[in-house]
Amino acid sequence: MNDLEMYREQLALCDDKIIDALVERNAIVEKIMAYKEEYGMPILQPQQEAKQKMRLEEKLEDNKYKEEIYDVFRRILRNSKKIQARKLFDYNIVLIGFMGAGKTTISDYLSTMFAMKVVEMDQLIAEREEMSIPDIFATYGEEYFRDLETGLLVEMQSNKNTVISCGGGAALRERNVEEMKKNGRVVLLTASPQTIYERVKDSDDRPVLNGRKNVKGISELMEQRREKYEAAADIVINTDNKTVLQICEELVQRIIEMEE
Ligand SMILES: Nc1ncnc2c1ncn2[C@@H]1O[C@H](COP(=O)(O)OP(=O)(O)O)[C@@H](O)[C@H]1O
Ligand SMILES: O=C(O)C1=C[C@@H](OP(=O)(O)O)[C@@H](O)[C@H](O)C1
Ligand SMILES: [Mg+2]
Repeated sequence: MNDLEMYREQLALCDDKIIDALVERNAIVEKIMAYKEEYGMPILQPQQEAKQKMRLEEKLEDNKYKEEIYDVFRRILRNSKKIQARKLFDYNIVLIGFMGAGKTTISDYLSTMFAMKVVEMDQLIAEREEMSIPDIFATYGEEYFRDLETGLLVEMQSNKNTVISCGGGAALRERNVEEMKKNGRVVLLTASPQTIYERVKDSDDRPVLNGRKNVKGISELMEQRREKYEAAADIVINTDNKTVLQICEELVQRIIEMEE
């Protein structure tokens, strides 16, 4: 055997070791999940992720392949998160609720914590139509827009482990709710009119609130919609005075309870 063949054999042995280590690592990730569930501990522990990162940085400080190894670990972490998400739920999470309830914010955080794909329905529809949502309403009317929402909700049913952040009005159409339910769990985020007002008062991208961007106007529209939102929801989470982490943790725990 010449040197080249020998090196190639050594490389193959290295790959085997990496595979074994990854299998072992993934099994440990599953054990950690099971432990947290059994002892009712928080599933989301971002401080632990930060600790792990620091440990890795220290260990790789003088390593010649530092950047390349970091790159691999970023992927390992991403895949660990996917494994955790799959273990928790094997379907999509559909977020509904009033403007400013936090659908976009919570979707982004869930996506970070569980490496989930996010579909921001309004954004995707606007991209596909090459038109803003207010322009779609003005040009083709609300029915047309709701049909696009329905179509997208049907399309998403072939996905798994995706967070679907619905436009605030999506749950108002019964057919949309039917299609949401086929995607997975529907989570309603709520907040008081005062909280909503505080969250939306400085933004101009919610045409529905034009002319009623005050606590009274928000409260009235919220009352009009309440029944439909509640009828659509599998889980309701109030978000007043809660951090994004607290809300996501509550969401995960409620999903665990539902699956039991
Ligand atoms: N739990 C929260 N605590 C504080 N601010 C929040 C919270 N959730 C959302 N926000 C803020 O409120 C605003 C509206 O949130 P967003 O996620 O866009 O709502 P939605 O998508 O439901 O309309 C954003 O500026 C966001 O940063
Ligand atoms: O509640 C609504 O009717 C709407 C909510 C908006 O989304 P957000 O809830 O993300 O603000 C957007 O779809 C559109 O302005 C209409
Ligand atoms: Mg939004």
